[in-house]
Amino acid sequence: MGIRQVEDVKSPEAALREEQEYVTRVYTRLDAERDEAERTVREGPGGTGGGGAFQARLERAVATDEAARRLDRLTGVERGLCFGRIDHRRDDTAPEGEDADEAGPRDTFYIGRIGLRDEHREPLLIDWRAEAARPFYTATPTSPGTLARRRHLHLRLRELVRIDDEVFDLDGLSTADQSTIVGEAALLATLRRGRTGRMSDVVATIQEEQDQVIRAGLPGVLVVQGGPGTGKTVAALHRAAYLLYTHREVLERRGVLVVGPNATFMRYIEQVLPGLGESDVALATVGELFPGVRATAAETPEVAILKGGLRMAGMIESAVRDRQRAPQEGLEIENDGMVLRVEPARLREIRDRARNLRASHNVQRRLFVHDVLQALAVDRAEQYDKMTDEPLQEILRSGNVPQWLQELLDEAEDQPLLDGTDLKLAKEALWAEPAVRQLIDDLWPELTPQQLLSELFADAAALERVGGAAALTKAERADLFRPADAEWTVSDVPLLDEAAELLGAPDDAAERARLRAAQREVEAEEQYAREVIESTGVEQIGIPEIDLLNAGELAERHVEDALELAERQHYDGLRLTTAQRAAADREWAYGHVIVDEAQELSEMAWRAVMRKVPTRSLTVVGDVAQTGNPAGARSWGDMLDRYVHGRWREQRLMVNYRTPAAIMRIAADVLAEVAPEQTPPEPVRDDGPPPGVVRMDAEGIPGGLPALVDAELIQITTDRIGEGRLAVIASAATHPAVRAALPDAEAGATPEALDSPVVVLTPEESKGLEFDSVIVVDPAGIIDESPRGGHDLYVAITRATRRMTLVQDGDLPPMLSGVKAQEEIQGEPGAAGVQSQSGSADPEPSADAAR
Ligand SMILES: Nc1ncnc2c1ncn2[C@@H]1O[C@H](COP(=O)(O)OP(=O)(O)OP(=O)(O)O)[C@@H](O)[C@H]1O
Repeated sequence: MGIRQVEDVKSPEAALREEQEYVTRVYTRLDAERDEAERTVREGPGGTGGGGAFQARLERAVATDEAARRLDRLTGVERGLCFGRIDHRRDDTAPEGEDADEAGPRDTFYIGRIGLRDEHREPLLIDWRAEAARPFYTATPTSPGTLARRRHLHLRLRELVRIDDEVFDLDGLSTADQSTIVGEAALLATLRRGRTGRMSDVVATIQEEQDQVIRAGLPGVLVVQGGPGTGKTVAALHRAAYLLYTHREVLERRGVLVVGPNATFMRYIEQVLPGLGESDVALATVGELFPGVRATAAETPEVAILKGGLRMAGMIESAVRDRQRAPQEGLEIENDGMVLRVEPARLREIRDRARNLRASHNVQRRLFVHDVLQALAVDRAEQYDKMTDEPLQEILRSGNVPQWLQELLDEAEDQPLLDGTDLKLAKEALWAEPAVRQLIDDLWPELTPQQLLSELFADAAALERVGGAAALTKAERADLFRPADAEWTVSDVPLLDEAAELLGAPDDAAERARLRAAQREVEAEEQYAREVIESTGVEQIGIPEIDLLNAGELAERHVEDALELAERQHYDGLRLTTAQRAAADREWAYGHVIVDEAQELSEMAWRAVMRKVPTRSLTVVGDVAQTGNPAGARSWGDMLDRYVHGRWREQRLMVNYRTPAAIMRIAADVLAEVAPEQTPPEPVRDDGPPPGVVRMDAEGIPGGLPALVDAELIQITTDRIGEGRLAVIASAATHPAVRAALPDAEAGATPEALDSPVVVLTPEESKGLEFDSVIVVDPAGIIDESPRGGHDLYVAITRATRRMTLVQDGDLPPMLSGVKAQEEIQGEPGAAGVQSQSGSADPEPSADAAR
């Protein structure tokens, strides 16, 4: 590691001026492309003069849609559009590969968020994802490849404010270029910025180990394991953008899904992809994976563990079978003055025949309904037959049988009791009887996943039956019991998905018929329009002008109708982006799925996620040392092997870009306790004061908290940081008191929390987020409350980018003893309520770990 800083600045102003000119050219081009896209969108499919052949207008509709997408992309990339430049050694030619042509045979390339060409189609800006841009990310002082220099361009709006150079080969630069070397390490400058409450992209400073993650191939499962702050999230999001760029054909159609831990986190990262020119990626928490259900309720860790475990799959399967009944007494119903019956053995046969059909419950039900109705219809026919048979038998016994009757009897001998038409009519008549329907519904109801689960959880007897079959203990069955109208929890969502898989869609025959009819209507209109146009061509038929006019109008009208219908359909489809359509469709198969904080997913959640990506093209991002969910992962193999049988590859990120070294030393002690097998990541930053400790007051409530928060806010908003964010991460026990002490602070994992300068969170809610200053209240309580010991504490103390303070009643837990040691080193007495944290200016950051 170690970036070579070049201080030999000869003419920074000249370099700035020159580069500003180029940057201005790039923005002018962006504006021109935006204007063009905007015009196409404004004009719409009917824009350029109206009329025209059907095909041409449809093509224009598609072009409009494409322009709308492009406009979206061009709009997102305004900030920091052009951020880099690479100069290859003068004796080297442009890199080979698919983009070499795009780059042209030159030795200087400008790198940006998207690719742009000038009015002569010459490349002006190389997309950061293109192969030609790769040296920008991979060159290091020890292996610079063909690069002589990497230059970072720092923009404020459209103005170039600074240039940072890393020179790999001074001799490889021209004399003119040698005189324009300026700069400071771009990475550290980026890291030292104050936090804004939103994650920003790091496209200008991606590091080599991250670049490998980002550009890894699409197929298969890539696990990115890395400690806190190693850029897992940010690398995963850049990977989404990279994959969409390199495999746009497939992924734009099938979509990319990013699964994250909670709604606050999703909001935290939502700006990153649009900033990289991608606005079409679906973002969802596990609680949002089932369309139409919002998981709002909380539940105890015991129930979350239970619902997250694989036994639930067996339980749901039993729950579905439990709704397919064949009572011991068989079936009996009064109808039309008779009692119709299906005998127990026959009913069981019917149920088993339906179960054996390789289909879902709701589809099997159709066969069940059919067979039961048939059995009832036959029973009715037999009873009628018997009724008429009695007087007939008497006549036969009398021996006085008229000739016509004998003939009828002979004829009927070979006839079935009911022919096809009779049977159909009889079944329809029975199905029209509400009592019959009710009876069949009781035996084999049509079910939605929501019905199945809410009715199961509210039915102690059913839980008893079903839970027993899935080897649930009595206590576990009791844990699942709850009222039928209870709100859904996050761990219910994978269960709903599991149920949906077994139940299948409700019988939507009517809806399907409607859709088919609508489709036929469009096709017929199109066909007719074509025929009319073909048959009314002036050259083709010499009919009187008046007729021609009528035919032309007629054709025009039908073309309009067909187009309107087609365009409506087209737009109904396209107005929704791929991401939106995918999010509304439970069965959507994504082209790639990225799971962030993946260690938090339960076994049942993995089943739901895997269903969404049948190709098993996934990026799994997380840190098993941060697993807070007791139903979450302890090792990647545990979770993934059953789906891909060991065929997953792991990439480790080892550098921490967030947490300063002083805080990381404390975190390393905690890690040694909670996950000794994990290596703490190496911090890049060395710029914050050591963590401090503050004692709680006598009531166990941090009465001095507001003052501490105010002091911290002053620290982080002055001293070259500007904007700043602070989080108070508290144990559940102290949470209410902390909230009461800080009435103006936002609390909880709400999206608004990110916009507030001060937010109160639980360790769980802070997952994936970061703040300039973090105050951890009651670390001992956090350890005690955490189902997995110190894992939650590890998360809490690694959220700070700059300053951390611990607030504790009494002694700190032994794993935090390093904090005291620092107190002693500093020689500042830690009087009650007085922090030991230094407010002095930061030492100069070191770049040593940056590469
Ligand atoms: N190459 C980089 N250039 C600049 N900043 C970076 C780089 N890599 C990571 N960062 C910054 O480091 C911080 C941590 O990144 P990120 O949140 O992606 O880490 P993480 O591994 O997901 O952390 P955690 O596991 O704690 O959630 C972010 O502010 C991110 O912008």
